[in-house]
Amino acid sequence: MTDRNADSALDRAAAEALALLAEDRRSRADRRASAGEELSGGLGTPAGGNAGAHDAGYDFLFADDTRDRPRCEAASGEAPPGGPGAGGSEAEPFSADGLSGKPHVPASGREVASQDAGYDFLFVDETPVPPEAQASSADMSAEPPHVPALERKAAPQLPAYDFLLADFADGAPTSSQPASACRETPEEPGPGPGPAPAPPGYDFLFAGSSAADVSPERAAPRQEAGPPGGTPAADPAPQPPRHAATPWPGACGAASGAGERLPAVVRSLDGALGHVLAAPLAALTDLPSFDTSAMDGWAVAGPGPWRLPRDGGGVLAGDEHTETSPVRDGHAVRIATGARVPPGVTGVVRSEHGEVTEQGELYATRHVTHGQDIRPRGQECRRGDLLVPEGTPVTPALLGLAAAAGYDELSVTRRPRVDVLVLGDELLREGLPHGGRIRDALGPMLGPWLSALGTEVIAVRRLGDDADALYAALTASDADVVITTGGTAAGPVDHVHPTLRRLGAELLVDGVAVRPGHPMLLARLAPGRHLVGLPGNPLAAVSGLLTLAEPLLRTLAGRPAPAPYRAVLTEAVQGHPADTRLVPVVHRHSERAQPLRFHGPAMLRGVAAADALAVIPPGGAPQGAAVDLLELPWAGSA
Ligand SMILES: Nc1nc2c(c(=O)[nH]1)N[C@H]1C(S)=C(S)[C@@H](COP(=O)(O)OP(=O)(O)OC[C@H]3O[C@@H](n4cnc5c(N)ncnc54)[C@H](O)[C@@H]3O)O[C@H]1N2
Ligand code: MOO
Repeated sequence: MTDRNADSALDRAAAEALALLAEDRRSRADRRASAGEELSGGLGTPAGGNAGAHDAGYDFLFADDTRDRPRCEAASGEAPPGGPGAGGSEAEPFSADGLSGKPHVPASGREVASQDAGYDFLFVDETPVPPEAQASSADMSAEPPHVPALERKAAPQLPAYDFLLADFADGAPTSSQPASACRETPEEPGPGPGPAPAPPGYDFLFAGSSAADVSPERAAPRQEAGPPGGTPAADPAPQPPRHAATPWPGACGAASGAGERLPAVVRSLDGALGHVLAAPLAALTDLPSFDTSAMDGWAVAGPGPWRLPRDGGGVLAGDEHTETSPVRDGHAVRIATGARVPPGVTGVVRSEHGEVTEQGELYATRHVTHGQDIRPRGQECRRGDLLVPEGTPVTPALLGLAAAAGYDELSVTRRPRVDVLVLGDELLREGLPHGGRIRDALGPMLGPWLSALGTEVIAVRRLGDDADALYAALTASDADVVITTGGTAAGPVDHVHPTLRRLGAELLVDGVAVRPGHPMLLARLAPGRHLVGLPGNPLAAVSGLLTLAEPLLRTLAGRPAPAPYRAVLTEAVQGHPADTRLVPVVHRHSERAQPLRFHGPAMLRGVAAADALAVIPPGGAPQGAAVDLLELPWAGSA
């Protein structure tokens, strides 16, 4: 009953890469949120997003137009933006007075340090995000014959997925919809024209709904399972009444507040990817740690022409003796990119910009400025400088920076350890569905998804519908978080609630006012150990993952809340009268979100094409409304 899914290293690596891409995406979104008025509307992510907190730690990196660039340029002896110098010092020579200036060793680390505010050569590129792709209308005639053409008003930004884009004229599917979508329609609302008042019987539109699902009374006590058909009930005792479902924003907040950041651990650079820094990363050395040639050529001292050593000797990267071999005015030595610049050198002449006579004299064919093509010590940072703050996710780039700055290992927050228990006798591990049984869609999905969220997945195990096996697995697990799938409702073999009672677990969230996924739950098994119960319907499980698991895991991992990300709906999305809806959308590199079809609770077709779930408030959202987006881990890779 406890088959293990081997988590291949490849799967994990791919998932980690997805997480990193998402971080990058969030970072870009953050910048757009700061820049665009539509995105700065102050509706933070219900999960507790805090735009300011994220930026604050990076203040020293962000552009500040009030800074005195000319002063900085003067102080550094470097080029103006775009020219040679700190920010782009390997560009063409820029100044006409290089030879007339008094001979002077290029800016040393100390001189550079005196710029203090002169770090604006680091500041981020504020290039506006390119306008969204306004793709031309797709050639609908090119669609496969079995996929009926949609009306042209479906947003054309994603031609390859046109057949997935929501296209509801009145909240009902068009007649051209695939049959599978039509079958789902009575159970779920399609993106519709807006927040229409719920007509009688409206609740039939909603996923898994019964009258109790959508009416205010839906939170009334539900009938608990009697003795389950498949295996004996874990706890046949009378069931306590269910309390009201938690509103969706509150559920996210309860999850993020349920745990505490895990302790710091030390990891080698090799093992730190996917963690979060538990301490600020301060430079352990100046970078560069010595005045460095930026080009292959000649290191020259004073005005030319310059005499070269008769032995033809030069300086290579890694040579140690250069500090003791000064170059006198009027002399030059060959030098390689990355080599330490000897004392007395005032500039580097690139090999393509110099000519050597038969007499061994070097002439520059271009003007040579003071400090030309020399990266001064401390140009990037001084020892002790804050490079990135605590809480920063460890990305490949950060690993490179840490290594450059002298680190062999990093202090990171321990990643949450997660067990996944997939429940359901009907689930097949392979092959085609048959005999009333279906493929397990959640086991293959959750392992990599959880890895992408920065967790260490211990195992994904399939337990069937066996109350005792569930009890035993929960008792034996030493994971920080156990995630179950299925069995959250009150059916005859839904064992999650009875087993939690048997364990004496504390239910922190028992049902959430969100569609799909309302039976999701969060429980404390013991201090520091939690269980997230995801509903079995696959999109409902995704909803639970983003609503309860992700915020909890983020807190445990010490990850900052993602910056609020909002987008404007390309069309109205019908709402639930009382509950939040999470609807798959595409918004690739755009501030416009296109709702997708195939968003029924049992469907993954929409979310597989999506890069976010749009948060649709109770009552719905009209076309043009700005809604919060929950970005999916792969959002940045699309
Ligand atoms: N009387 C009521 N019945 C149901 C209600 C309700 O309020 N009252 N809620 C419905 C809703 S909404 C959902 S969501 C589900 C949640 O049910 P469970 O969490 O107990 O999940 P199961 O019953 O085990 O499975 C539901 C559905 O999903 C399929 N499933 C389960 N696991 C997987 C998997 N790993 N891969 C693919 N599909 C899976 C399963 O076969 C069922 O079809 O309850 C409703 N019922
Ligand atoms: O609506 Mo359930 O919550 O189908 O997923």
